[in-house]
Amino acid sequence: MLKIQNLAMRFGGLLAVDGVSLDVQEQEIHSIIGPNGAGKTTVFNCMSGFYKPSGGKIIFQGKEIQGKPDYKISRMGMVRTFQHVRLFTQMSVVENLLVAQHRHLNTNLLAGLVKTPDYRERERKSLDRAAYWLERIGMLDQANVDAGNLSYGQQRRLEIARCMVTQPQLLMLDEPAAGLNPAETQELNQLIVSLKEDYGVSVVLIEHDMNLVMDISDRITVINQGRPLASGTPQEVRANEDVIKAYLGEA
Ligand SMILES: Nc1ncnc2c1ncn2[C@@H]1O[C@H](COP(=O)(O)OP(=O)(O)OP(=O)(O)O)[C@@H](O)[C@H]1O
Repeated sequence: MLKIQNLAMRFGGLLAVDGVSLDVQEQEIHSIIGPNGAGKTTVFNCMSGFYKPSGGKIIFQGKEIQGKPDYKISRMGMVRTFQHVRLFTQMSVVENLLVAQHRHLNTNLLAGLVKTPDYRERERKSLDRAAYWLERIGMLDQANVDAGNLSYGQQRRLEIARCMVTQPQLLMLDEPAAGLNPAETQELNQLIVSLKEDYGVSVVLIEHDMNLVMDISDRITVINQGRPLASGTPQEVRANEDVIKAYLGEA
């Protein structure tokens, strides 16, 4: 469903991403790993339309999307979370989920002012979806709490719910386990697997927690200093000599 071919991203004299390719299948968890500064987030920023790549192609559902703006890419069904949580902290939990859907649907201002039947129907569906996902992440009783007052683990889960209410086909998660305790990481593990198995979503995951990555990934792509280093199943990647050297700092 997603193919990245020979992606390159240059910042002045620095080639932060150089020749990275990725092939993500339907209903697959595909992780991107690599040492700090390897270029993982830059790949995400190119995929999600935050950066216009200097070279290469990104093809989603048969359409070239490199260089398209982020809102168009998310409306096509590819949505992301960020390394640092980006919720509206002074809005309630449920409001965060409603705003995400408004932005996604490009709601017509006039229809909203007049409250046409069609608008009301969409509002009702948005609220149903928000309630569904709050239940799903175990936070229905926090619906009216300000997002800024949630624990870090809850904020991380809410970010995922905020993506899921827009009904994506592909979800990009940037270090979702960062800052979580072991119990929260375990909950996250189950949630990500369920997104794939129960909702048919493909997940592209950037993560430093190797236990999580090895446990849930169908396939892993390793990048090092912007360049592709290895790709394969968790077993293949774990046994790869180049990967072992890069992680031990010998490469
Ligand atoms: N907007 C930018 N302008 C200039 N350089 C950048 C920019 N974004 C990233 N870089 C550089 O590109 C390289 C790759 O950074 P990137 O954040 O993609 O790495 P990463 O693999 O995600 O790292 P980490 O695991 O630490 O998050 C780094 O050298 C970084 O300093």
